[in-house]
Amino acid sequence: METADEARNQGSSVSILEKNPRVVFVLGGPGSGKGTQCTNIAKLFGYTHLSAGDLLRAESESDSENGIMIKNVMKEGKIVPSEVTVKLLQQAMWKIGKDKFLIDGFPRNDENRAAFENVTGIEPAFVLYFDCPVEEMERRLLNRNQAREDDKIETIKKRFKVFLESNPPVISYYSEKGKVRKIDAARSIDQVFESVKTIFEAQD
Ligand SMILES: Nc1ncnc2c1ncn2[C@@H]1O[C@H](COP(=O)(O)OP(=O)(O)OP(=O)(O)O)[C@@H](O)[C@H]1O
Ligand SMILES: Nc1ccn([C@@H]2O[C@H](COP(=O)(O)O)[C@@H](O)[C@H]2O)c(=O)n1
Repeated sequence: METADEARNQGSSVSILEKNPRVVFVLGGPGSGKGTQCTNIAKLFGYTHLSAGDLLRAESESDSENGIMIKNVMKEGKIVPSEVTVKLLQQAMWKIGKDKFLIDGFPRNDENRAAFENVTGIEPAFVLYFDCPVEEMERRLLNRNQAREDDKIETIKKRFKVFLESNPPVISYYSEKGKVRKIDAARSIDQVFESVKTIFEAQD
């Protein structure tokens, strides 16, 4: 995986990142409402919404050499190696060429976080963290009806376990930098969005 410096030297496709885009990471457990809120934020505040999970799903359906590996990892509710996910995010940011991104579902663990920083040299402006009890997230996922392979109860349980183990170090890291904006995500979609709006109005 090339670093930001190596990429610059090779005139590579990451040159868009030299524009230093504004990045907000959107975190929270499976079903906490990240995607729902990102759609609203993108509309109101002019961000481009990139979902790491959606990029991985699309890659797993393509002829890519990593397709089968990604499918298997997702089915187990585990985390795909960072180099794969960071490359997909980097390529998407380059192709889209905008300067304000919401990155949904990333970084999932400390390895994701360090890889993104190392490769892109980008620090997030802040981290939006949707805090929601597991019981509520489970109810939402079981009602989601998007025919997602990983919304079966066996995989949902595995995703919760991975989230509960891997998310705290990421939140601690950004908390120490004063970058975490935690939101009570157990309320209605509109109530959550009211809190989200307050944060973006203060930050943008
Ligand atoms: N505040 C809320 N109250 C009730 N239902 C919600 C709320 N927010 C989202 N939902 C519903 O819960 C389901 C999961 O929401 P969403 O897809 O936004 O979660 P997510 O955090 O992006 O999940 P994942 O990480 O699995 O992609 C969807 O069916 C959505 O309509
Ligand atoms: N940084 C990430 C993000 C996601 N994954 C894998 O995708 C699955 C679905 O993610 P959602 O955000 O859409 O829920 C997730 O369970 C992981 O298997 C990943 O590996 N790394």
